[in-house]
Amino acid sequence: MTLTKICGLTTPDTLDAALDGGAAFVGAVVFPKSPRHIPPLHAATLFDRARGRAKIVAVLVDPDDALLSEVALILRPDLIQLHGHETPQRAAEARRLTGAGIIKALPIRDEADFASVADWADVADHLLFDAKPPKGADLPGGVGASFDWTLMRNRALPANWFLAGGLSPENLTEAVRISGAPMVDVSSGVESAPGVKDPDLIHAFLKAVSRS
Ligand SMILES: O=C(O)c1ccccc1NCC(=O)[C@H](O)[C@H](O)COP(=O)(O)O
Repeated sequence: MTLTKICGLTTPDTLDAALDGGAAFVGAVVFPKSPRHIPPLHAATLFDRARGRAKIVAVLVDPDDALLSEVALILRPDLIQLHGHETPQRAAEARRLTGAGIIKALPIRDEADFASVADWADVADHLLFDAKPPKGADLPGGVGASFDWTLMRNRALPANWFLAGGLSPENLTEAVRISGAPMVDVSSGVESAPGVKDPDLIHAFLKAVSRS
């Protein structure tokens, strides 16, 4: 069964759509530049209903110790997704500081972008392969860009992994068929406008996953 993470949730109705539809992971983006940014205190109130139903993921970009501690104390995520330029050493520190598991996002455009994969074997619970954002993009993730899914075929990977980047209810089946992804992640493909999640699109995405 393919597991799903719905990322960048900010409202009760869209979080409920993800939980009721069977998402295994729900993501809170704590990054002020993002249209999906949710402050830790707000995220803690919202995501409390998800505890025990899905893994709560805090998505952070090159977080300093203060932010890691604040997020750990207030939101208490199951996992921290590191979506910046973090090294394996920094990820190990993040794990120690927060007690949370680690998802490391790796930006992919071509074969060379897999060179660092083995370095993550000891520290990442999951790798998340996302498209490299187009030049000039303001955000490192959540930009709706996809990469060549055939790059994932027959690849030995040290940790269970997510396919991310430009997924939608329309292309999900093809993406899983081509890539062989055991887990998928979506953000802008289930939005009606940047940062505005749509419960119907979330349901449609999760339905497509269940059929894939
Ligand atoms: O979603 C954001 O705004 C974001 C901002 C900064 C870092 C990461 C971010 N999102 C991370 C995700 O896990 C997204 O779901 C992933 O990049 C895929 O996004 P999309 O292509 O829009 O489905």
